[in-house]
Amino acid sequence: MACQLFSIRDCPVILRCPRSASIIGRAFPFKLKYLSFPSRTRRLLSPGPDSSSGRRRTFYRVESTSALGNGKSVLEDDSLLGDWTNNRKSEEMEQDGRKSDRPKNRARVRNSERDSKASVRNVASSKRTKDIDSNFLQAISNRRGKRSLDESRASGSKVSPTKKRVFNHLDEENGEKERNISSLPKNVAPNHSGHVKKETSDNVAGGTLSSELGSLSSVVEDESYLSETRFDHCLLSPLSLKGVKEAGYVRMTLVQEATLPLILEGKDVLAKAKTGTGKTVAFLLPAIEVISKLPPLDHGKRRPSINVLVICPTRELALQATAEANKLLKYHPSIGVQAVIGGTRVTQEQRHMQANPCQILVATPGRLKDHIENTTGFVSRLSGVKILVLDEADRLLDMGFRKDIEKIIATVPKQRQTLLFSATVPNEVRQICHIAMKKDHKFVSTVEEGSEETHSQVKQMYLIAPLDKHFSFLYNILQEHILEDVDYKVIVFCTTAMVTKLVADILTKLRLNVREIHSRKSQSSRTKVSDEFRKSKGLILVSSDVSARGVDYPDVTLVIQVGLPADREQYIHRLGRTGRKGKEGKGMLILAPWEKFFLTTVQDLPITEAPVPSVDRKTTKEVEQALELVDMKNKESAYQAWLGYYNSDKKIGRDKTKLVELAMEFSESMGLQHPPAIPKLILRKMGLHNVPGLRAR
Ligand SMILES: Nc1ncnc2c1ncn2[C@@H]1O[C@H](COP(=O)(O)OP(=O)(O)OP(=O)(O)O)[C@@H](O)[C@H]1O
Repeated sequence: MACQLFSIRDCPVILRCPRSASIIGRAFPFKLKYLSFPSRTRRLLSPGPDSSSGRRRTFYRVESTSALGNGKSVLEDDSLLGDWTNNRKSEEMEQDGRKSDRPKNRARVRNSERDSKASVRNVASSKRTKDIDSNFLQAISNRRGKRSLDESRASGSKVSPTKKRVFNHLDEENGEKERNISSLPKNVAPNHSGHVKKETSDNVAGGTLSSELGSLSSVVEDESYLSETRFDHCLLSPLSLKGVKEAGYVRMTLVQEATLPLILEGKDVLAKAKTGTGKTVAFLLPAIEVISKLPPLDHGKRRPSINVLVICPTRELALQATAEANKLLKYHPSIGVQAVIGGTRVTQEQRHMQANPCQILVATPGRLKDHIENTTGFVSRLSGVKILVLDEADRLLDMGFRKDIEKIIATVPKQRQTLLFSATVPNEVRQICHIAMKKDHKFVSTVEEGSEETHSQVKQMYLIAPLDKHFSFLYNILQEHILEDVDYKVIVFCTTAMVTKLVADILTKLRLNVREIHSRKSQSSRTKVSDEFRKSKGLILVSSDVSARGVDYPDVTLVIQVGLPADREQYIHRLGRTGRKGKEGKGMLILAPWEKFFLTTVQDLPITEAPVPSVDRKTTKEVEQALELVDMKNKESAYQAWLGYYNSDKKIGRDKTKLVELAMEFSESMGLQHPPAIPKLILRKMGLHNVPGLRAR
């Protein structure tokens, strides 16, 4: 498969990657009672190696990705790039009569060898600066707040960027995976190499996790997710430009810069870019451009065509993409966007689609299928689709959604453009993306080869503790974090909807400011909570995986994941709710000792072990009392859901006897002496009837 790296100078439309910029990180802790983590990082961009030109150099990867591996790289041809920019430029001049110089395009092809050398250099330099970091942090460990940051900057201390590293019954449209199950690992301790440190008696001595993670500053932002290309240099239609400006976007993000020319050229694109780096605008903006150039064929037609179909795996994400489209469409009065999602009234959606312009339809797969099967004239409207977008493509193409997606793909025209976007593109997705895309599609990645898929400004830690300690440790971490950051905004991810409910209940009883969101909530409650959390500070959102992907809550300070994430990708997406748009963030993964095997899947990520927190007697007592106050029904439901979730895990669900023992631990962690009884039918469905230790009813 052809793979090229490009360095493109003096080109107003092509993406830049951060490697070329020399980046100076500044770490800053608000509170470092216990530790030595760089808690705050500032990365300053400066001209890269070709600074003589005063421009940063751009590197990115475009692979010609024939599914059969025999395609050709698109941008190998400078002239193609030049043609695109020149065409766009003349179009713009025609549209608004502005004078414009013909852009100079000089593209230089770099090979992947150079890229990987650069990655190695990054890692090496990150290692060198580690010591400097801890000295620096030690020196300012007693200072807090912005004052400390200012002082540290004033002192001229140079610190590196935070160390660089990184059943299937699907409850559809809620992003939660209820999983089938399997083997309890004989030896749960992974062979930690790379960044995942082994647990030792030395490094797990008591400490305060929040301090370990450090504090954040809302003023610290890393701009390396942005390119140097301004939207107003990009020859977009004047109406789109007005919308972009009003949305507050000035420069394109890397993924926007990389994909815009390809999409406008009509290519199918599979794009991978880190979380929170503007993928939604990356597909919406060119889609709007395409629609705005379509002839107004549909005027007066009873059922006008849908031209762009965007599919999202969760309702929240679909609503968010719709809101983003509305922002961009502000000055395109004749183009309309609508969402069709589960949990709302189908008839209302039908009326809405009939009465209002709907060239862009954003949908969750189940509801879309419903409209395909039951809404009169809907299929004929879909025959106008020019662009199909799969947001969170890897999720949509996995087994849970695959059938629905295949049906939808069969309904839209073959002659269309397809765009697949995600922060994670596992190899399997590369293998199967031909289901949706043309063979000669382009693969664009703004994640440097050899670098992590997570953000370096997000501090990642894991904590291994027995289940009966999880609630008190969670409470402890939250208390510490709240004390340190008045603007705290935390998401606590739990394994299932009912476990989410339980954890939210416990934390509420502990008088923390908590909201819960999961599939068992009504859609109106989900939307209300989601909107509130988006706007708020000083709030904890306890969530199932409905919030794991794509949801853009600004300024999340900490993401805590309790229990085994569904997979590596889900870990990355959940973590990606913090550290968005270059902001700093922190992540904590809490696992039981028998869940430790998960760490092998993320050993290439910069995740380090946290010390076991020292929880005092008072905290333990408070948690016990809170547990006593939680409704027994919620505990029963959580127990059953917990059992179902781990039963579906390939490793843990394999040994049913051991699984039931672990479920007993979970039941005890809720303060129960006996595990709750489970309906016989459900036990049978889970393949757990007659397993000793379970109570049937
Ligand atoms: N060019 C831009 N300049 C500044 N902000 C931008 C730009 N483009 C998008 N944004 C903002 O960046 C934030 C993140 O965008 P978005 O949610 O699309 O990220 P994403 O890459 O899709 O993340 P995820 O992988 O989690 O889905 C949003 O608040 C969006 O409004």
